[in-house]
Amino acid sequence: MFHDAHEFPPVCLASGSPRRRELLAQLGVLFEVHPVTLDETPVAGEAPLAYVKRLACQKARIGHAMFEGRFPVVIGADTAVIHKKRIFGKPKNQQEAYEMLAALSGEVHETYSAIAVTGRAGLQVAVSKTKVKFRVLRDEEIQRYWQTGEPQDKAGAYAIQGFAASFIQDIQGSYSGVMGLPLYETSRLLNVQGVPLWNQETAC
Ligand SMILES: Cc1cn([C@H]2C[C@H](O)[C@@H](COP(=O)(O)OP(=O)(O)OP(=O)(O)O)O2)c(=O)[nH]c1=O
Repeated sequence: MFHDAHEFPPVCLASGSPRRRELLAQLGVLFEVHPVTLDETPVAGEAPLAYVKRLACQKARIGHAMFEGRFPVVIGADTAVIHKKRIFGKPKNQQEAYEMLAALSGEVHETYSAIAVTGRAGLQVAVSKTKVKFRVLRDEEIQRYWQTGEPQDKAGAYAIQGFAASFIQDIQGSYSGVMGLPLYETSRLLNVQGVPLWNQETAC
């Protein structure tokens, strides 16, 4: 049994996302980053909720299998933008980013972020859903936004924490969830696994 942050081994964040790293540090968790890779193509007919849960669980399970023993707790996460039942992941190219942003322009969409944590309490998963309302985007604005480099590695081809903040008229839900790691759900699942939070040495 561990009693404080100094006795608890680091958590493994099985993610290559710099946003997830930044957000987890905000909780004051001692952690190491070990990205895992997997095919993120949705299964034919897969519902968005099932899709984000499946990927988050796979990332956590792969991390757990790779480092078993070294990390008692492993975190996996996945974020997708959902518009009219379609799943928007990270755009493969400029054309795909254009199509995503043109579809989101002037509309309300949802962002789903799943977090999965393995540990002594087994595999636990939670999903945060957020409604996001975009203002109307002009064509030339979408083209110019691509040139900023922001859309390339973001679900739905935008970053709420970046220039795309100016696209967002309204949000109902979790800002950290849209950015990639819902901190309310993350802290809850880490508590269940006995992970100490608010360690001031790891906080940004
Ligand atoms: C919608 C949105 C997504 N994103 C990011 C978060 C995620 O990094 C990314 C969604 O892709 P993911 O496949 O969820 O994550 P990833 O490939 O970046 O990292 P890993 O699988 O290794 O954990 O989009 C933002 O940074 N801001 C936003 O506003």
